[in-house]
Amino acid sequence: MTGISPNQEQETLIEHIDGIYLVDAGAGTGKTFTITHRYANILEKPDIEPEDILLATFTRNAAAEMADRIARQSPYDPVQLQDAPISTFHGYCYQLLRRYGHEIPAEIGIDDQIPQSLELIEDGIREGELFNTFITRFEDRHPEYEHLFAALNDPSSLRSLIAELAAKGVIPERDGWYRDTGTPLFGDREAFMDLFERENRPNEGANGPTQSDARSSVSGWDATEYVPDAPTADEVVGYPQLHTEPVEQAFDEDREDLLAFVHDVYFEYLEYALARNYLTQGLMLAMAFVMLCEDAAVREQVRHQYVMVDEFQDTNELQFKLTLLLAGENNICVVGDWKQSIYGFQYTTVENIQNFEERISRYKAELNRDETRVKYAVDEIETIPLKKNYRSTESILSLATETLTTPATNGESLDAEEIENEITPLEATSRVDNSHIQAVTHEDELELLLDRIQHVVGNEDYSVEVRDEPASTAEMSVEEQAAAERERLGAPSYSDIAVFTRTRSFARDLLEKATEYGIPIAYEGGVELFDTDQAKLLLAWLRICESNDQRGWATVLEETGCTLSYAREILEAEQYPDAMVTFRDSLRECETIGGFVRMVFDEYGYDGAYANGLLGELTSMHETTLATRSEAIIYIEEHLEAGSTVEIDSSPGEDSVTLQTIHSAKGLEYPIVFCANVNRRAFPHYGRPSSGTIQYREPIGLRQRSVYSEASGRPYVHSHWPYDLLTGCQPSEYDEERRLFYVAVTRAKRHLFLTAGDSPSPFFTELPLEPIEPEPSVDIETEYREDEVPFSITPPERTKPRRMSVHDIMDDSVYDEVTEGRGTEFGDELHEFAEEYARGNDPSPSDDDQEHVVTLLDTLDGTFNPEVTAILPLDLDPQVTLVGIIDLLVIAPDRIQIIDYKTDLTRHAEAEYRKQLSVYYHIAAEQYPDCTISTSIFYTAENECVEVSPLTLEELREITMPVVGENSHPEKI
Ligand SMILES: Nc1ncnc2c1ncn2[C@@H]1O[C@H](COP(=O)(O)OP(=O)(O)OP(=O)(O)O)[C@@H](O)[C@H]1O
Repeated sequence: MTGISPNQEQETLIEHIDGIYLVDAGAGTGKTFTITHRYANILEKPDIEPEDILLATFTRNAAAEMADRIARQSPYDPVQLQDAPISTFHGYCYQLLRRYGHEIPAEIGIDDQIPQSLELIEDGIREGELFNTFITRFEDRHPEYEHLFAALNDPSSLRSLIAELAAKGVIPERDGWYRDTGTPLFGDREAFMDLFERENRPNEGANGPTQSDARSSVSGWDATEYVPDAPTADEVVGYPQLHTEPVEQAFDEDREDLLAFVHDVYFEYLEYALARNYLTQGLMLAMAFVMLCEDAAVREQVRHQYVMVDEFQDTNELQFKLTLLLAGENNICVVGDWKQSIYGFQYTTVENIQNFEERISRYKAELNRDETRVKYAVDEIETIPLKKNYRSTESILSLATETLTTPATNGESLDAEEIENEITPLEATSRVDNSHIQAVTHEDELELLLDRIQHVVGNEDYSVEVRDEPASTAEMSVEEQAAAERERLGAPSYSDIAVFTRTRSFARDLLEKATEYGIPIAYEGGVELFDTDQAKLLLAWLRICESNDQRGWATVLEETGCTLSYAREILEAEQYPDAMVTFRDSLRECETIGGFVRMVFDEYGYDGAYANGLLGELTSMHETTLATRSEAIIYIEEHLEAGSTVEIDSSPGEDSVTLQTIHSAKGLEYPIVFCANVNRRAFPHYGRPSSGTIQYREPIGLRQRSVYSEASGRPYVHSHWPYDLLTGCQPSEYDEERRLFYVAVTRAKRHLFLTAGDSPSPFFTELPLEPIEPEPSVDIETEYREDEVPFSITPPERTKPRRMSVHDIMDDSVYDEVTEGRGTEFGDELHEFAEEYARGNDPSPSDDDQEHVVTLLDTLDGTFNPEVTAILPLDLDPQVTLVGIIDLLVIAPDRIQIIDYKTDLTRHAEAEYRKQLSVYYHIAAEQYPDCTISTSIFYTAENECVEVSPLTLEELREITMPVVGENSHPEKI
């Protein structure tokens, strides 16, 4: 037994085991603690055996941890609980199918059996390979779908679509959809029209109604982008709203072909997988569902007297229905927190917990439509609130609530009151609120983070619990409890700290930086191991040894630090440095891949976690160690392309900071939390729009984003206007990002830092915290060895070019006036918006200037390349390279347009901008000698595009010459 005794609400849940219980409670309220006690309590009842209780959890680790905790609280030991159904849904269904599912495929018209040896494939790469073989064959066998394949940019994206449909409970059978589960694919017209009506309501402006959100999303409607029968801008866009008729027409478009296609792909893939004795996670649940629906005897046999589901906010629709089928009586308890639902990308649905009452009745009715499968009543649901938080201080808890009402973009408006009404306020049990909650920013955020970590470690101001809690504090007065808590506090060490990031790449950068300074950080979770410098170097040497590959040589030359131009010379002459050639020759003699990897890493002095991880991956690639170099190349390339992640052990010792993504921090707690990289685009994460051409979205159902057509006289893949219009009428969804923010903040027990670089996101700026900007100065913790560059190359004597920014040749004072009244932030936001829009994401304009950008971009023809780095070498003494960023480069077959956005309210600075644009002009002229090149300034306030005639190279040289030396830095490659 643990020393903690449950509070009254927890006790109620533990003691009341019969009936349906919903616990939707905040972070740190002891949900997991309570559910394990409840399980142990049920086990104590006479005649109850472990197999009578199903406890479903979200991950295998969580299941193991639960079994362990239960064992500590019950008369059963871990071995006895080994076979108890404490499991993930997938693991559980896998066992069920292998045991009882042999005949099930016939139920959906597949002439095959599920064998004992059925394999559950969880490795994305392997499944991807199998799926690609399948889809290539499918394409050959189904010429009738040629037009749909022609519009698909990536047929392998259909794999994710199938996973998504399975999670929704959509299951195909030979002729149609099993038990009408395909209905959601048609979309829900009524729900969509309700949504549209809301989004199309004019907004309230100071001088009367302004355009609706739906209108602002599609205000740049341009019928020429679509097939010729698309409605025109006049037909779609009215003022202040969109016209309803084309929206209805879009919803009602004929999708018979698309639905048939998706059905056939899905069904035949199931057939294909079953014929090869494997299923994926999603297909596994789908087949188990069919089995439990069809086979009453199995259903009766496997049903459990008690069913409990932890982390219910991260279940999908199919799992909810499985829960009902697996419960023999209405003894169901689901536990979760809607505010921590963060796995939407794995097709989970927060509505399972938010609309629990409605869903349980609806699902029961669906399941019982033709036969009574769910025999028990579901209309009495007991909700138990858990209000006491055992983790965090009052200050942390109140900030946590704010995260859920923080706008994710500058234009986003939220109904804070409505959201707050959904949140049960939590009461901190901590009696000493010594929390430091700080928002800190610096342009070098990695240094800042390490500096702050060093600042905190050993610092009494950031005290955390360092001594154990006394056996019981229940009998003490509040003052005594506070005094006892204070007694337990002391200066923190590294292991009290966790750093969370939204993306893995930032975590990886931080890990590398920390290693440089000798600061102990342990990364927990998967890393994109094949995208590390170590993997790239290894790949380069493999390629060199295999085929003297130039890409390989370029990488290893770059690694030496030699200049780009000198590396180019070496590559052109193929005169590689002798030391490298000798090394290549000895590598070629290596007989095993393991030996090869070791030799490369030894040469470069790589012996950290990534090097070991790669060595492990490559040596276990095949059962034997006889994999060839070319197999290793393919292996790395495939994993690099798939962005595969590998768990690595990077622990530098017990006292180290934990570094992990927010997703993997779920369920954990730390005294001090750094929520890092709270920057624009990173958090909230803009993400790329899903790459699939065929998309499923609620409530519009299955849709095509692009279509193949020859209607305009030539074969062409057009954007599909109904998709653009329908999605434009739906609000952007940032709720899950806010919930992630909530998860990150609520992991903190005492102190919390938000950190950002030079472009903090609204999650950083909109919270009621006063950001501070400490100047980082990180100390080197232990002696660390600066990796020696193994191959040093001395380039021939020459003067290095001076690298200057285009802004160095402009008169700085123009910017002072530019920003007057509108602020640099305004300009930054506009540029960011324009970049997003040009990338084809669909940001909503939040002011007139952004609207103007939309109008401009919608009228331009060609491929958009936003934010292009441009480098112009100028023949001067010393030689100079001018570097700048082109806001937008539009490439059409015979024409290049260079556009620079300016938010100025006047045109006073045009002469200075002309210098900047002239640099871009000459770069483009060299790159695209056969094209007409135009350079324009787009004044966003005026909505005016002004063409600027470029200066000659000679004029640029004259302007640059006097400033060389003042502002220059040697070129860094
Ligand atoms: N009654 C109690 N008395 C003292 N401590 C408790 C009590 N209940 C739970 N705790 C402690 O509170 C912390 C949070 O518990 P637990 O992880 O079960 O919460 P949770 O609700 O599952 O959290 P989250 O949803 O944030 O992951 C743990 O350290 C746990 O031991």
